[in-house]
Amino acid sequence: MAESEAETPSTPGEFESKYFEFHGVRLPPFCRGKMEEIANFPVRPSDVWIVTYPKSGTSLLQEVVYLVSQGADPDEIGLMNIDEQLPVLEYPQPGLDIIKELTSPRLIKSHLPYRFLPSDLHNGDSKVIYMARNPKDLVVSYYQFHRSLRTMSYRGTFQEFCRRFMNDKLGYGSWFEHVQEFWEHRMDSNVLFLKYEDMHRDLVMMVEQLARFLGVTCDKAQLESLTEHCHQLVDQCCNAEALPVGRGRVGLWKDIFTVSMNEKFDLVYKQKMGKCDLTFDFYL
Ligand SMILES: Nc1ncnc2c1ncn2[C@@H]1O[C@H](COP(=O)(O)O)[C@@H](OP(=O)(O)O)[C@H]1O
Ligand SMILES: CCc1ccc(OS(=O)(=O)O)cc1
Repeated sequence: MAESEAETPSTPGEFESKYFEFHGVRLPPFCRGKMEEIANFPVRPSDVWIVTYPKSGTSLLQEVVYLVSQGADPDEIGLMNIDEQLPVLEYPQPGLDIIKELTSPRLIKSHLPYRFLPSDLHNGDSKVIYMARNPKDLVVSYYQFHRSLRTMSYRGTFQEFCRRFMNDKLGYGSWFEHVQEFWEHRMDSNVLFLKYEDMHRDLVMMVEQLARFLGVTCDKAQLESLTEHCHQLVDQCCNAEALPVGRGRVGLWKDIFTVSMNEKFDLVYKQKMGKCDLTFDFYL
C-alpha cells in the first residue's frame, strides 16, 4: 500500500493518534473523509468483492479467486503484480475515482466492516467473498505487520498489542464484531463466508465452493487441475524453503502466546463470541 505519513516511530500515544473513530469503530487515517463516498460507491452486478479483517489471508484468497475465475497459471500469478489488479477500496491508491472507472468484471478488496461497505452490496447482486482467520494466528500476524510498517513503526510489546486487539483498539476496529457481522449475513445469496484454515485443511472443498459461487463450470479433471494450482499458491508462501519458519501456517500462535496470555484471550473470546455458533480451527 502507498505510505503517506511521516516516518517516525510510534510511542503508544502517537500510535493512538494515527487512527480516527467512525461510528465507534477505529479506522486507519486513509479512510478519513471518504466514508460517505464509500457508502454511496456504485457497485456492479458483475463485481466480485473480497472482504477480510486485515491479516486473514487476503493475498492468498485473491490469488485463488483470480485463478478460479480467470483460469490463470499460478506461475504467471507469481510473476504479475496482482495487487495492482485488485485494488483495495479504501486505500489512497489507486483511489475511488479510478476504481469507479475500472472495466468489468472488477475484483475489489476491502477490510471495512459489513455495515460500512457500499450500501448496494447489502443484499445486492455483486458477489461478496468474506474470509475469516482464527484470531490467535491473526493477532500475531497483525503485530508483525505493525512492527514492519513504516507508517506505524509500532514499538509496543506483543502483550500490549494483544491487549489492544482484545479491547477492539486496532485499525478496522473489533475483529470480534467484524467476523460476527459477516457471519450473520453468511446465508445472503450474494455472500460466501470462508475460513482461512479450510484452505489448509480442505482446499478441494474450498475450490469447489468458489467455483460454484462464481458460476465457473468445470468438469472433474478441470477441478483437479485448479485445485493442484491452488495448492501451489498455498505452498509458495507457507512451505517456501527460503523462509526460516513456515509463514501462514495454522497454529503458529502457540510459539508466541504465553500460558497466561492464552487464558486471558480465551476468556475474552468466550465473552465476545459467546452466543455465536461460528467456530475456528486453532490447530490443524
Ligand atoms: N500465498 C500467500 N501469499 C501471501 N500471504 C499468504 C499466502 N499464504 C498464506 N499467507 C499468509 O496470510 C497472512 C497475511 O494475510 P493478508 O494477506 O490478509 O495480509 C500472512 O500470515 P502470517 O503473517 O501469519 O505469516 C501470510 O503468511
Ligand atoms: C494500520 C493500518 C493498516 C493498513 C493496512 C492494512 O491492511 S493490509 O494488511 O495491508 O491489507 C491494515 C491496517
